[in-house]
Formats: sequence, C-alpha cells, structure tokens
Amino acid sequence: MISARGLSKEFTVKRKVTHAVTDLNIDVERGELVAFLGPNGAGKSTSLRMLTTLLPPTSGQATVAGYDIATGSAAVRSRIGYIGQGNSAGHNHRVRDELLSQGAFYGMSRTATAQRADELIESLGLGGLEKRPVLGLSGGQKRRLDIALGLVHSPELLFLDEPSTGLDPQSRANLWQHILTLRRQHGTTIFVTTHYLEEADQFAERVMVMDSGRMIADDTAPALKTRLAGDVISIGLGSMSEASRAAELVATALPSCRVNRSAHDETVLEITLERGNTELPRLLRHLDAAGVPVRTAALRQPTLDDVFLALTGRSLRDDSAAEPNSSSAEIENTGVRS
Ligand SMILES: Nc1ncnc2c1ncn2[C@@H]1O[C@H](COP(=O)(O)OP(=O)(O)OP(=O)(O)O)[C@@H](O)[C@H]1O
Repeated sequence: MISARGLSKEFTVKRKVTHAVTDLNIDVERGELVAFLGPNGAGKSTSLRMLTTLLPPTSGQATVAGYDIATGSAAVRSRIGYIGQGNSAGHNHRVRDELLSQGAFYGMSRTATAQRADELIESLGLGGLEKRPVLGLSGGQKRRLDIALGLVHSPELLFLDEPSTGLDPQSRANLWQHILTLRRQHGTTIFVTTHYLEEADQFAERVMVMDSGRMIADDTAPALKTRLAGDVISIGLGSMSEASRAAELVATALPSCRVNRSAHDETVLEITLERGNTELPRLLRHLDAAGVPVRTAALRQPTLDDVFLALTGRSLRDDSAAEPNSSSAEIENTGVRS
C-alpha cells in the first residue's frame, strides 16, 4: 500500500534550510494499522503531505496505493483519504450536505453518494445530526464528520493526522472505536499520526517513530519495548545510605541492568532490566539477605515513552498526553527477614 524510498524534504526560508524529512523508507501492507509517532517538528505531517501528494519531495520516491506520488498523483488521490489537522467541513453547511458535496467532488453519482453518506452517518455515529450545521457539532462529532468526509469515496488507504488531538478522553476512545470498526468492516489500511502514546500502544499493529526528520524505529509496540526499553522495578529504601548500599548490591547481582535514583525521591531506586516479573522476587530476597530492608516495591511494564527515552535520551510525553500507566502493579514489602 505504501512503499517509500529515500523520501526527503527540505524547506528553505530566508536562506535557512530545514531538513524536515530525511531519507524516509517505509513499507506498509494492505490492511495494516500503523501509528506514526514523534515529538513536535519531527517531520510527521511533512511525511504525510508528501505521501498524499500535497507536497513534492525534494528527493526520493514513493508509491502509494500502487501509483507513483510524482507521476500518478491523481490516481493516488482517488484511492486515498486524508484527514488533516484542521476541521475540513464548512461551518455553516449541514452534515449530510457536506457529505453529498464531497461525493460530487469525487465524481460519484447522486444515488451512490446519498447511499454512501447514509452508511457513513450510521457507522460514524452521526445519526440524528444530518441536518445540523457543522458549527453546532461537538469536537468529537466534528472529527467523526471529518473522517466520514475522508471516506466518502471508499478509499483503500486512510491517512489521519492527529485525529484525536484536543478531544476529551471519552471522545477519543469513542473515535477510536469508530476507526477500528471501519477497519474491521472494510479492511481499510490506516496510517495515523498521534501524540498519544497510549493510543498507538493499544490500537496500532505497528509503530513508527520519527525524530528530527528521521525514522528511528519501526516495529510492533511489544517488540520495541522488549528490545529497547525493558521492565522497570522501583524499590523504596528507608534512607539515602540504604539506597546507596542497595544500588551497589543490585548492580553486582544484576550487572546488565540500569540503576537510577528516582527523580522524585532519591531513596527510591529505578532498575531497568529484562523479565522484571521473575527478577523482582529474587532481588527482594537478595537485598533482604544482605540486611537491606525494602520498604516498597513496584514493577512497571515499559511504555512507548520508555522506548523513545531509550532511543533519544528524551521523553516524548508532554503534559497534555500524560496519562497514568494502568499496567503497573504495586507490591508492598514489609522488609521483615525470612
Ligand atoms: N511549509 C513549511 N515551511 C518551512 N518549514 C516547514 C514547513 N512545514 C514544516 N516545516 C518545518 O519542518 C519541520 C517538520 O515539521 P512537521 O510539521 O512535519 O512536523 P510534525 O512532526 O508534524 O510536528 P507536529 O507534531 O507539531 O505537527 C519543522 O521544523 C517545521 O518547522
């Protein structure tokens, strides 16, 4: 569905060159759901705009839905849907009229457009809103209308640029349910950029990570986490000196792990390692036997943010995307010797 080789884009503004995207290589199979992650300015939108033929690349080539983006842009456009970051619907127009105009724009017959509009209104949960002006829709309803507009001509491939940004958690979850249902029903290939790491983790089969215009990772979320991040065990000690002693003992017992002090509490050690669930009991016994009582212990599965941190040394998570990690399990340890 998508094959890109060496795709690059430079912008020159007042003689200053920005390498927005450098040497991008992508292969996406029919039916895949791929999440494209990266911090602000990483080059995600520029990549999407090149793949959707909105922006000519500076160098490199790509075929999308079987056609070259440079020589077959009309064929590409007729086979894809692109939902950008802004709302695409006209504010004073009514929901169903917008869908009908979109069908006419793609050269569909009136009957086919009307049938498709009604199908999309039903499948995107817009029933009852057909005659409502776009201005009167909620944020989540507007985004669902945008998606419906992108799907009127039944594209094989749908590009979504941050579809859920600005929505409350419930509307985001609802939007994703609609996206997943569409995919299940029609087998649409979906390529989505998002700032929400949890969404990518939960819904995408494949995660591509961009940073500074380059692709730095491309795999399934579990594979990236296992290969790059590792589990994190946090253990709380009674004092700074006990934490130092525990850090030495841990580093000796598990030479391949990483031991850091928590940024929030220096008496807490954060130990990054593989197979945290089997290592945690061993570690507790070891510290106990050495006479270092552990006050608290917690095991956290890695997140995609840990993956980004491992790759770049920086966190991808910003405050607006922050959500508690529901998979962490906390275990109390009294520190009593056995
Ligand atoms: N039309 C343009 N002219 C000049 N520079 C641009 C243009 N479009 C993008 N850039 C620059 O290219 C780089 C990549 O931008 P891009 O919008 O692709 O990033 P992004 O990953 O989509 O970011 P965000 O998550 O904020 O949307 C940035 O440094 C941006 O300032």
